[in-house]
Amino acid sequence: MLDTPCVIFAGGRSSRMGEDKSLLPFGTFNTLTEFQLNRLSKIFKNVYISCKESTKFSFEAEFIEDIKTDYIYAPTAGFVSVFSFLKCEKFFALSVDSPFIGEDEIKKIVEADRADADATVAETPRGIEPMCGIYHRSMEKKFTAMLHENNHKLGFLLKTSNTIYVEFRSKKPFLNLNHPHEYQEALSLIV
Ligand SMILES: Nc1nc2c(ncn2[C@@H]2O[C@H](COP(=O)(O)OP(=O)(O)OP(=O)(O)O)[C@@H](O)[C@H]2O)c(=O)[nH]1
Ligand SMILES: [Mg+2]
Repeated sequence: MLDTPCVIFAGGRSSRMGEDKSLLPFGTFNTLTEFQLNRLSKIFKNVYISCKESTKFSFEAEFIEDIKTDYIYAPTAGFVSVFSFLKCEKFFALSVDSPFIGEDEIKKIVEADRADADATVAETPRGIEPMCGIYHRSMEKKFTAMLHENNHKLGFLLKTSNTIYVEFRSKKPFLNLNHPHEYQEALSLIV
């Protein structure tokens, strides 16, 4: 089991999906979030869920709600709250809509990480995957500044930080459920 806490980001607007993707049924679970929580709890000792309002979920878990000051929909809001809530030096960020990122990918990233890095994230033939990787506390101030400037470009943040990119040859495990057809594809892959 990994000591680094894992945070599932599940507070987005799901505008492309057309309905809250974190609440979509998945596998044998009532929601994609519970599917993720269940499998990630077998890899990480501690798993948290980053969201706007925990009341949207009808199950028990460790929720970290976004700060209420600006109602901005972007993971940046979640990152700022997570850094303030968790007192740890680093955490593993994963988006709720990537159900196929498994233990092999996670371990490869954890092993590549170094104490002097600001972040260690996955990179696939599609590009960098900012919502799959480790963020260190050295990033906290930058996230706070981004939130205040209403700038949510994680790619730019990573490019201008001491980031380790962990290369993956296949983009398959990184399938993101942004559109309804991707949700249908994912459903067909888990049966
Ligand atoms: N905590 C938190 N998470 C967020 C927020 N906005 C996006 N996320 C999460 O960040 C991850 C990547 O975001 P997207 O895949 O673009 O999801 P989304 O923003 O809900 O979807 P779109 O509206 O279609 O862009 C997803 O897991 C989202 O749940 C937010 O304001 N707060
Ligand atoms: Mg989005």
